[in-house]
Amino acid sequence: MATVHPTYIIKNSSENKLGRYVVAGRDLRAGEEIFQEEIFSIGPKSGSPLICLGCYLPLEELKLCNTCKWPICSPECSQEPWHKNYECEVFSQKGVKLNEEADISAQLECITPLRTLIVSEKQNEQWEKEVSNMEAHTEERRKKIEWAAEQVNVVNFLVEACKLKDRFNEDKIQKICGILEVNCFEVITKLGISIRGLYPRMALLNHNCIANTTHSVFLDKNYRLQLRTTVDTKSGCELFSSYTSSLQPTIVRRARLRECKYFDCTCARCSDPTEMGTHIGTFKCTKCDNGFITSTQPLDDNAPWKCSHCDNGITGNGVQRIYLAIQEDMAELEQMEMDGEKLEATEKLLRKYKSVLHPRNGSNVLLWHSLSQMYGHTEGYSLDMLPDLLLERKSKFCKDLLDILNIVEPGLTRIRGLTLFEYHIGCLLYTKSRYQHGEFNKDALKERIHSVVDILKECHQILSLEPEGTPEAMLAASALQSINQLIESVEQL
Ligand SMILES: C[S@@+](CC[C@H](N)C(=O)[O-])C[C@H]1O[C@@H](n2cnc3c(N)ncnc32)[C@H](O)[C@@H]1O
Repeated sequence: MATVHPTYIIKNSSENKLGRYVVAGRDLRAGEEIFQEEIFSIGPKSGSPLICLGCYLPLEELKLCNTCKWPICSPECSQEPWHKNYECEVFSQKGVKLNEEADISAQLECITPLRTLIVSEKQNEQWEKEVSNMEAHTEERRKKIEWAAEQVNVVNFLVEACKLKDRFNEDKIQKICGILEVNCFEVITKLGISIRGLYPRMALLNHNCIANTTHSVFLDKNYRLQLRTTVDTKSGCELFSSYTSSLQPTIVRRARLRECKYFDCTCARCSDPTEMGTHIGTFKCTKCDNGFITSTQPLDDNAPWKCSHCDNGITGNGVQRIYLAIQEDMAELEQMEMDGEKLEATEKLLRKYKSVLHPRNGSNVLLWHSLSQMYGHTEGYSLDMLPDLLLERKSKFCKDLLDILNIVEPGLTRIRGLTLFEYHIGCLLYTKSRYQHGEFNKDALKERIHSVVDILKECHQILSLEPEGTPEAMLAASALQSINQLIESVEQL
């Protein structure tokens, strides 16, 4: 009988610098499942605002669980297992109520560590084998100011206020805080809220700024996770996830990885001043016509940046300040309601960056991404109101974004699927309008509709990999319906 090779193998790096890592156990096709895994623990992220501990929705005014007197928005939410069987049981038994006068965010810091501590007892064997030895970077974390805050808000609170000293020792609590910080992945709830989840096997994957895997969470199956390849992967190749946003420039990604994951990324993308030719971090020279400014040594944040054509340059420090200012602009935009005003503010920011950033700088690409989604779905800019010029603009944002994604997030990724869906809308409506204006004949129309069908087929291939009931899976169904309608319409032409 032929041997069936596993989809993945866990390895240990010999010099132990990278710790454990995961490789493909056999040749894997793009989109193939690598494994599924149950969640170990879940809960609010660090620094969470006031939220319901059942559904995680932000609360404008404080509402309390009848049993434990901690934030809960409704009787149904108080019955959510991850609340009821964890902090609710402890707080109500110990009579520890939320202090409404004190900093609520600081008090919520203990929730996910407490849930994890309780799971470590309930699933002790898994804790011992798979979780207790996860990377926690305790020594590096001890030097940070957050350590002292965690000591007060989590360790002292659980040990002293909740009187759990005999159940959980202080070192274990601090270790869990580290394990959560280093290993958790973002989980988006049904209501679109971002929380964190710990998946011990998934967390064995090391980071690369160009990943070859993606994961989905089955919200209806107690947050079960599925890991998949995004590109064809040869047996023995390392499987990577990305711990950062692929559209951020190297200097921002590396700072984030250093701050939260305690390592300096030296991947091929980080080492290349042009970020694999994408120019996601590049500036435009303000002193000459054709020059672009890139880092002389991208793995050194303090190295000077130089123009390709003249002697102009920026210090490493100057570049960091520019990116901080850009992050502030972006955060301001993020706060805005999703309406026509936000769309116009996004276009304005794009104009503001025109003279200083490379046309394909990641900040521009992030704005294209927002605009590609907003045109057609925003008040004042609905699809039936978009003139051809704006339909063309929407399509161009999508196309340019797809070209960048090909390099930094290649293969069957969610962002690619969603962008393809928007791309098909722009192309189809523009094509129909131009045909009605007599710009081309029936044969050319048929050919263009076939191209839209190809876009939709790729979109369907990607988004149909997502769990049933998710917005992505619904778009996949809608893509399939449109494919059939378009093919029928071409036949009738
Ligand atoms: C989620 S864990 C990954 C699994 C880890 N290698 C282990 O043995 O537990 C994240 C940690 O792995 C290490 N790591 C992951 N990717 C890395 C990379 N590209 N370069 C250096 N260290 C990396 C860092 O120590 C990081 O904090």
